[in-house]
Amino acid sequence: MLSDIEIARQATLRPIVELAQDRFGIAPEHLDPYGHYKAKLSFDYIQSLQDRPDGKLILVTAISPTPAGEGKTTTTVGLGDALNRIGKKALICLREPSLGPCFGIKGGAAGGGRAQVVPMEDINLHFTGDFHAIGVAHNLLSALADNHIHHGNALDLDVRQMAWKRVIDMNDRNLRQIVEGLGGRVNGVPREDGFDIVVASEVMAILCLVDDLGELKRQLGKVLVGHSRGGGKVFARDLKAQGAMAALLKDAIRPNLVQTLENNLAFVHGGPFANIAHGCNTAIATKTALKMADYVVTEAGFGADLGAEKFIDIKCRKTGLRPDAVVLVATVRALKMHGGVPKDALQEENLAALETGFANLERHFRNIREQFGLPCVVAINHFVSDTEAEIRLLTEKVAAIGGKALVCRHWAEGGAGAETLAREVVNLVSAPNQFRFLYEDDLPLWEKIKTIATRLYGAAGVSADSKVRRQIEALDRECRHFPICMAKTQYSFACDPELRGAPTGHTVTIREVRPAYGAEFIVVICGNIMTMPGLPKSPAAERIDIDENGQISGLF
Ligand SMILES: Nc1ncnc2c1ncn2[C@@H]1O[C@H](COP(=O)(O)OP(=O)(O)O)[C@@H](O)[C@H]1O
Ligand SMILES: O=COP(=O)(O)O
Ligand SMILES: [Mg+2]
Repeated sequence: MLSDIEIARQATLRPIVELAQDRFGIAPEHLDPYGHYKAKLSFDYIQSLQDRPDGKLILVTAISPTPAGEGKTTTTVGLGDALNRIGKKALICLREPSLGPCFGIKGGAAGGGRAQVVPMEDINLHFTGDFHAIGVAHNLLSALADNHIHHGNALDLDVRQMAWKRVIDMNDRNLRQIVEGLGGRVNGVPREDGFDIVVASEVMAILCLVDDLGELKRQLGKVLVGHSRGGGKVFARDLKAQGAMAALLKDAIRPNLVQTLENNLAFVHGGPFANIAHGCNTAIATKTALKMADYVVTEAGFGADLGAEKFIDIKCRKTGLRPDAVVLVATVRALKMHGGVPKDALQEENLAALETGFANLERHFRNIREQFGLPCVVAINHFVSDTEAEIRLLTEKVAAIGGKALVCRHWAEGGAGAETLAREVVNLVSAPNQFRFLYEDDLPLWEKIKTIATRLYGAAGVSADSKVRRQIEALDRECRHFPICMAKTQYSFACDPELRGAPTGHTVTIREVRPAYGAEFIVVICGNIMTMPGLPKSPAAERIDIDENGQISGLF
């Protein structure tokens, strides 16, 4: 099989303006092309759709993944292509890739095999500049805050209690904790600071949850910068930052359109990770797609304990969106890993490990059905190393818990490999749907965290030191109605990434809480998760190259 980038390069792409007009009747004046194959949609066009009925919304989630990922994005693309192949008017909504994993371990996020969005090099690298704009808007606030301190600090900001770090779209552990402002008076006021990765920025979260520029600016103004020495709060609006920040996001807020290898239109917009942020693409793209198509397939990051939970308890709660069906992506390889097989032996048949690791799928499946009340189908994302016996066993075990598992071959065959899944999803969106949040708005914050930990993660309880407990109690008095954005490892239901399968009785340890007054949720940082990831010993960047003709290799 050719590599992802080789497949993508062989594709015959249609000019995006022509494709959008041909398939959805979008007039050229409503599209700002970024080259021939990427474009941003106009708000005028988005507004013109408001009276249309919504299509059906399908959420693609997954079991707890291996470091490579189990194929949510790939399956979202494959399912979208398959729905179009069986005559349905379908769109997909993906998140934009971050350069962190692109040059780190996981690689890009444009799908894989014959189920990709293209042009994958552009999408995986600078795309339409949204992440750069988000990073600059975020760091402008940092610069304004330090500049305010340098020029007399009228707001009495306490440099030891700053709440706003800087960001960069890169995995760079050396930037987690830094000292800045060195070199004397001309260089500002020395203080400790640090960087998060752009996809963990609250600016990203706000951009992904608002409906328009006005709301974006209002919410940016609410962002907490830090505390004064008198104990008061200092917000972005106190530094008059929100206007300039929103100006920098003038284009980033408009959704991006690209196409799949099978020339089906696709939205790719916004990109928070699901282990350290809420993990969902923008509300603007999802809502717009629902006005344009009869079926919209969208993904939420990592496993259902992270992306799907936050899709429901944060994105749906804030936007009014409701999934009509859920596709739970599972792979034989990941389940064998959950059954104790080391990463370098996942290619070998191992029915016993698959049987044991199945517990991870079962818990995610039961959570989707019983905790969130949603109809769910299991998509077995077929890998060439999967054996007939493994597929048979997995299919039987899903049936034994009342589910249906379909083998999907979209990675190897494109949309044709997911037509069975497409037909099942068309039925599933009309199945009984008792959608519910995991918790109500007025539940105390600590109880919300405990609910997530015990009912989804199988934990016995939650722990935090007295300082964090007091902080949560204070936040509860102030913003109890905010939902929780859990930040924890994607590899386990527990805080310990090595606790595979479906651990029970563990304790979720809260290390830190960060109120996001602009995004209007509380980030709860658990275990050792980092909001600035590091690079592995042998990063993917070492295998990425470009020749004298500008042909990139090694991107995947
Ligand atoms: N069936 C498959 N066979 C081989 N590789 C696959 C398959 N499905 C996905 N991949 C690859 O696995 C990686 C993760 O896929 P992706 O769709 O990004 O997962 P997720 O969105 O769940 O993180 C990508 O490099 C992709 O090309
Ligand atoms: O936030 C993580 O997203 P993926 O699971 O698609 O890598
Ligand atoms: Mg993905």
